Amino acid sequence: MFHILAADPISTEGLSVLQHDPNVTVTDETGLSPDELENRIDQFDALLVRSQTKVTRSVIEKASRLKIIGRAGVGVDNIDLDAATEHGVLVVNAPNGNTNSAAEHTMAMTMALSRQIPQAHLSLQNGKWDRKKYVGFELKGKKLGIIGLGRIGTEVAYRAKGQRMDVIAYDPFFTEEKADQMGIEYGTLEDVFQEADYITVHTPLLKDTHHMINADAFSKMKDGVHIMNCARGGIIEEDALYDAIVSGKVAGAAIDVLEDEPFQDHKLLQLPQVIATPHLGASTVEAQENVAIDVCRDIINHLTGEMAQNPVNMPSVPSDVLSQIEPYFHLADKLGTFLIHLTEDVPEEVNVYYSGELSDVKMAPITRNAVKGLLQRHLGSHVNDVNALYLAEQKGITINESRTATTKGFTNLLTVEVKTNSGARSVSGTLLNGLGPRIVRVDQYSVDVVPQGHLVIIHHKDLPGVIGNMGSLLSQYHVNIATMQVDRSNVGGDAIMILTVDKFLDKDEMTALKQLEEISDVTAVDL
Ligand SMILES: NC(=O)C1=CN([C@@H]2O[C@H](COP(=O)(O)OP(=O)(O)OC[C@H]3O[C@@H](n4cnc5c(N)ncnc54)[C@H](O)[C@@H]3O)[C@@H](O)[C@H]2O)C=CC1
Ligand SMILES: O=C(O)CCC(=O)C(=O)O
Repeated sequence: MFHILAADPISTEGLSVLQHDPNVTVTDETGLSPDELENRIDQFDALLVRSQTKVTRSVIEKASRLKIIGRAGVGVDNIDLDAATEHGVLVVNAPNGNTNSAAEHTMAMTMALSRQIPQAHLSLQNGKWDRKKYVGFELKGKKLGIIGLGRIGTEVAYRAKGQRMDVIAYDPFFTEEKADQMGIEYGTLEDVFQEADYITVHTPLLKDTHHMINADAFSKMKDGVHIMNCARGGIIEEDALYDAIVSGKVAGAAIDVLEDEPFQDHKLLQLPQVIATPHLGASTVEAQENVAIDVCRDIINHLTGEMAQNPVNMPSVPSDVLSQIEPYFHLADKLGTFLIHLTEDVPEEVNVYYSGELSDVKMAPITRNAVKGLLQRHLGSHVNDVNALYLAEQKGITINESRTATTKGFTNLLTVEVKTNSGARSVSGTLLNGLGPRIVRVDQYSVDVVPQGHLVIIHHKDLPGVIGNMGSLLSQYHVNIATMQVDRSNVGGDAIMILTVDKFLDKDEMTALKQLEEISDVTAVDL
């Protein structure tokens, strides 16, 4: 008998999938405190949550019999995935079931914001009949800027067109060709900031998206812009939004999510220009039924030894193949992650080349790990080696793999190349016997870098003093350099420097480095 704890409110249709299974018992108990959850979790084989319950490392460490965590929804940022993976606990989510509801909520919030419906309603409730104060704006003819054109962003785009809005969107995987197909405008992030009358965010919360809407971003926007966030708290810097509203730069904001939830007495809620809902994007009967059914089916699948449909953190490779190629998974993942940080252009094609000993192995699982590393930067931790190729196809990226005879002196060599409309970038790695993984080539440059920790990739001119200038600048910021690799195309020509440093470089440090005359490009990546 398997025991399942539903720790957040889950639709009864979903729970009945579990309740009808004679092999499981369900405890439906919402609102447990973190301590209560930690104290009780060792009684359960499966844990079912939405976004409210925080499944922390210490919960997982106490969950001695836990086999699966089901997230009835998309975002898994409330679950410590590393801890779950380390403890062999599968995490599954339901990525498709709430897309329409979140898109509809975004449109509802946009309209309510534009016409000040909540404020007018409150005023009526307070006995006032104030028709002058609540003059709004039409959406027709206004430009909606969408940041993040995935499942929900795309649905918002179609709905906004239905409101006769013009739509401009930015997404790292969005191209002019796709924009033409959708009948919307393609833009850079700057274009969206500068041109939109309304801006809505639909990205996951990632290193790249954390505080992407900040004081600098607001300064580039039109006066009187409206802002909507029905995605994740933390994408918008809340103090900066507050200041931008108070200064009149932002006319109003519609908020479904904030950094710390639940939020009840946040200073943004004191502003009359702000309307808010308590993370209700997915709160419809339909969405909750969809996500609950999907995730409960996956829980039963996993507990009864079947394949889960939406795994977030588990590899799926037969064990005989696994022992031969598993060491390359890590290398491939790191190469993909490294490579995607070398370009800001839209990846169109990814080529994975296998040489030496690798020309005999089963390539597909290694390729999937390379593509996973590549996609995770923008799609987040729900990309795994099971869904990586499917997600790449959805984003219009062609994946090719080939075996080559040349090993360039290495017994095994794995090369990942990404092609964009501005050219090709590549990175090669090898597993050195007894020493582990190494990055040995970046584009045309030979290097020897352990793919681990905080790396800084600097493209510069091969001139005297560059290394010294860079070193003294970093020392001013108290950044310690652990390792350094340098190579050049020719004497006095283009060169590359790869540093391992003891901390991730922040924005100011990156900007200062970029300002050094001989340096053309700086990229920081955590591996
Ligand atoms: N308020 C709510 O109740 C709900 C919130 N969500 C949240 O909405 C967000 C979007 O969900 P989906 O559309 O299902 O995800 P998705 O994975 O289909 O789309 C996310 C898109 O963001 C793009 N992106 C990543 N980094 C970016 C960047 N730096 N700039 C611009 N775009 C970037 C990705 O390329 C991707 O296309 C997630 O954060 C999810 O957790 C989802 C459902 C309900
Ligand atoms: O479970 C919920 O209501 C929140 C949904 C959500 O934020 C998500 O699916 O990412």
